[in-house]
Amino acid sequence: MGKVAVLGAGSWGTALAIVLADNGHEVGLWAHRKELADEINEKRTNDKYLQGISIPEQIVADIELSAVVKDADDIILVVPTKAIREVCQNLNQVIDRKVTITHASKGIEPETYKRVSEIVREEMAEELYDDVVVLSGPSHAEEVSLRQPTTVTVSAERLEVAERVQDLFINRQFRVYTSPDIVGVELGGALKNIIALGAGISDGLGYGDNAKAALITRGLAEIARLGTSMGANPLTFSGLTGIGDLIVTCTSSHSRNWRAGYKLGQGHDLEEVLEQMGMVVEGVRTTKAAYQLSQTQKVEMPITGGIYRILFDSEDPRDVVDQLMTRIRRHEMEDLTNILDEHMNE
Ligand SMILES: NC(=O)C1=CN([C@@H]2O[C@H](COP(=O)(O)OP(=O)(O)OC[C@H]3O[C@@H](n4cnc5c(N)ncnc54)[C@H](OP(=O)(O)O)[C@@H]3O)[C@@H](O)[C@H]2O)C=CC1
Ligand SMILES: O=C(CO)COP(=O)(O)O
Repeated sequence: MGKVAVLGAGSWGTALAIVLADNGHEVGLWAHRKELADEINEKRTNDKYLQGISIPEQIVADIELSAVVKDADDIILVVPTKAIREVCQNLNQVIDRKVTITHASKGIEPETYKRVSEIVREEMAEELYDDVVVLSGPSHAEEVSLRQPTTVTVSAERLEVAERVQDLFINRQFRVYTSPDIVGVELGGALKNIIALGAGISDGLGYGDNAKAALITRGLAEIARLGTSMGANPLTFSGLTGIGDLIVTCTSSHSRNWRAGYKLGQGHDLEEVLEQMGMVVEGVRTTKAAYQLSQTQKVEMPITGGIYRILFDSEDPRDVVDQLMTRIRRHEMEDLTNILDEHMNE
């Protein structure tokens, strides 16, 4: 088994490093701070990001990027989306061979509207990598690190590359599927965070399961609407990286997006909520990106628009719910049938 470099020692990077170590790989784990690298190497814990989990000996943490990527054919990028550009620029200076880059980050960049794989391709020197692969799906780090049954999808342009990454990660508790739809897989993973914020807001307001089910279902409709306008296969949104990830994020208190939304629904201020969280809440930046995208693509995204106004215009969440509930009357399946018709006629 070869060495794999995991860049990002937060919750998800550490959990994925554990999966790789369980599969017999030597793992280099790049941490952002020396205290965290020392804690992982000396105490075998990462208490801030994965409480109570014992980290296998095959995982060696370091803050030196060059040491972590040395001798690794595979690099797994798991930093927050806002750090992807900077990490790729630094990677260009230290990679000593052609690598495969897999990313597991779930976001879209505001202003550029780029997906993470697009940012990676933009920043990385072409001769240093052969492919950019995406790993996404319903997978809370807390449960993966406890070896609880989890399913994810990896997507790459070439099936053989997706299958190689599938081989790296798959085991009895961590089942990995493949998909050729990079756009759909990335957009599903990023956009569900907006709806998870909404689900948290709804719970924080004291609304019930009916409202949650409505948000998940109508949220999926607008995710598919935007995703399809950007070239995704609409069927991808009915899979693990679409409805699967929406369910897990909108219904679980493990989700940082749900937790942030819950506090907002209870009336707390966004800045205060993010400060208290101490972990990345990707949905906030992605809401901005998706809202801008919905305007430029002329795609109707009423829930995303409402969450944008709660986050960035301090609009009262109850007023937003009222506006959503009193929109013009519609046929439920109108946009789904339009999307499928368009796709079938291509
Ligand atoms: N947690 C989960 O269950 C899942 C998360 N994801 C995705 O994985 C990605 C990473 O999330 P996750 O691990 O949960 O995040 P966490 O908040 O748990 O950890 C973030 C990590 O990134 C580091 N970091 C912050 N800023 C930078 C920077 N500028 N450069 C380098 N490193 C930085 C942090 O270091 P420091 O401690 O110094 O701040 C920390 O180690 C996100 O896109 C998320 O959506 C996907 C699936 C599941
Ligand atoms: O993406 C996730 C689970 O699939 C984790 O979601 P949060 O970032 O909201 O914790």
